[in-house]
Amino acid sequence: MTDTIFAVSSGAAPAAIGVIRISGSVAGKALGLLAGRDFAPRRASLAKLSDAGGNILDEALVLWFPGPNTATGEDLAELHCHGGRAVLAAVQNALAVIDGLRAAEPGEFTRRAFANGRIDLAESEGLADLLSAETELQRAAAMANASGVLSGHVGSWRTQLLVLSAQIEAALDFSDEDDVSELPEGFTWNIAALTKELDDWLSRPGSEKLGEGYRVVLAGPPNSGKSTLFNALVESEAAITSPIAGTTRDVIERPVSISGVPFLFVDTAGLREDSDDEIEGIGIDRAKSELSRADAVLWLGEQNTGPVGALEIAARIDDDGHEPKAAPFASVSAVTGEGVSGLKSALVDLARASFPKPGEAALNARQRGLLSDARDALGGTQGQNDLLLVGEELRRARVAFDRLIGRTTTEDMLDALFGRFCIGK
Ligand SMILES: Nc1nc2c(c(=O)[nH]1)N(C=O)[C@@H](CNc1ccc(C(=O)N[C@@H](CCC(=O)O)C(=O)O)cc1)CN2
Ligand SMILES: Nc1nc2c(ncn2[C@@H]2O[C@H](COP(=O)(O)OP(=O)(O)OP(=O)(O)O)[C@@H](O)[C@H]2O)c(=O)[nH]1
Repeated sequence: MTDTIFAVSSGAAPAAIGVIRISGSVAGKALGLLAGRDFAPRRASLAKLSDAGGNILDEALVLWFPGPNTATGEDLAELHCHGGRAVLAAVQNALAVIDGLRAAEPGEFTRRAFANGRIDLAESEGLADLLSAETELQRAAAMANASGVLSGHVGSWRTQLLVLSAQIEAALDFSDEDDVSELPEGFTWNIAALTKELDDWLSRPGSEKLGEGYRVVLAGPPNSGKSTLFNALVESEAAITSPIAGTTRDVIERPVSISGVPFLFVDTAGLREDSDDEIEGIGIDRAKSELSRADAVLWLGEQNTGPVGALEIAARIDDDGHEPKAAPFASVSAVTGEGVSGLKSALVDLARASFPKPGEAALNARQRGLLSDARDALGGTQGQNDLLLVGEELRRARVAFDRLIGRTTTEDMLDALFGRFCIGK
């Protein structure tokens, strides 16, 4: 029998309310011991909670969810306590001494939901992303996966594959004597349609990019106003600005969300060839390597002197002696704020194209790897006349789909995934 687990599932104490969840076969008994009575299923009830010595620990709102139709698939109790540190400690201590109960590991509730078939692996990954989502775009993509959008597609691809495999099996049964093996009617067409669908998914922006943010590097010669614009974009005095050329030495990064889109802005040392300052020289090398990692470079230097593809920014437009550029991507004064919000919305438009569309399921690296395995296996059936080998490739594709949704898993992989969750999830 598996242990019954408990943990605080709400945020860090002290808080207004602290929710302790108890999942497993002893959850009902534990609830009875603390509250001294039974509870109607799926109803909120107010109850005094006491320890074994009869000391009242808290007055809490109690929920009782008998399994298996629960979030974890097991009997589940929730104690909505007052969220004080000592209250939650006292109730957890009272639970810890009950036979068969122990504190939960990180992600263990969700892992049980997975083990009990309440959610599959792609949905679990979506949940992990949902909990770490900080911007609206991240939330929407994670929610799509958590609610089974990707899983639904994989399920349908898998079913199509099983049908095709069955056709191959049947063809093999008929083609025994004369060694003539012919592909079933429509087979090639069906494989091509499925392949196209997988290619379409593989060409979409991946979900990691959502986590990292769209990387915008500010670059240009010293004193061009990079750090001042950087501070305006990230809305904090993150970088030191000064009239002294060569102020910024190191690379400074700040993540921010603009209109729900995740960005990582990067300020760099001013680029110049004649610096005899060793530290500034290192900063310049770092700035150059940032240029190659950027999703977009904002170039504050003279027109047409920046890296290929850089977005020309006319900066310091309030400042005399600063030449306007012809057809810049944006004209800004970070000091007066003119043009900054226009620049932000232009960047938002640019960045959106690199991200999954709002609410569209996106693939992470693991999922993309498996989908591309499946795609390669389908490709392996093309031009193949040996039905045994065709059947083998189809089996390979099915294994990839099975791994994607977690029909086959490894312990290491599950440890890594559920270890990402916090305690109580
Ligand atoms: N208080 C509380 N809030 C929470 C959770 C929780 O466990 N407790 N959740 C924790 O993740 C999330 C909600 N997820 C849940 C998922 C399934 C079920 C559940 O009981 N499912 C049953 C019955 C469904 C129904 O009544 O329609 C089922 O699927 O069979 C409950 C919560 C977010 N909010
Ligand atoms: N009037 C005006 N001054 C600006 C503007 N932006 C920057 N400055 C001034 O220009 C000087 C240089 O600005 P920084 O932002 O430090 O320039 P930088 O490109 O980061 O310089 P380095 O760190 O040397 O590479 C500072 O004195 C700023 O106050 C602007 O939009 N208008």
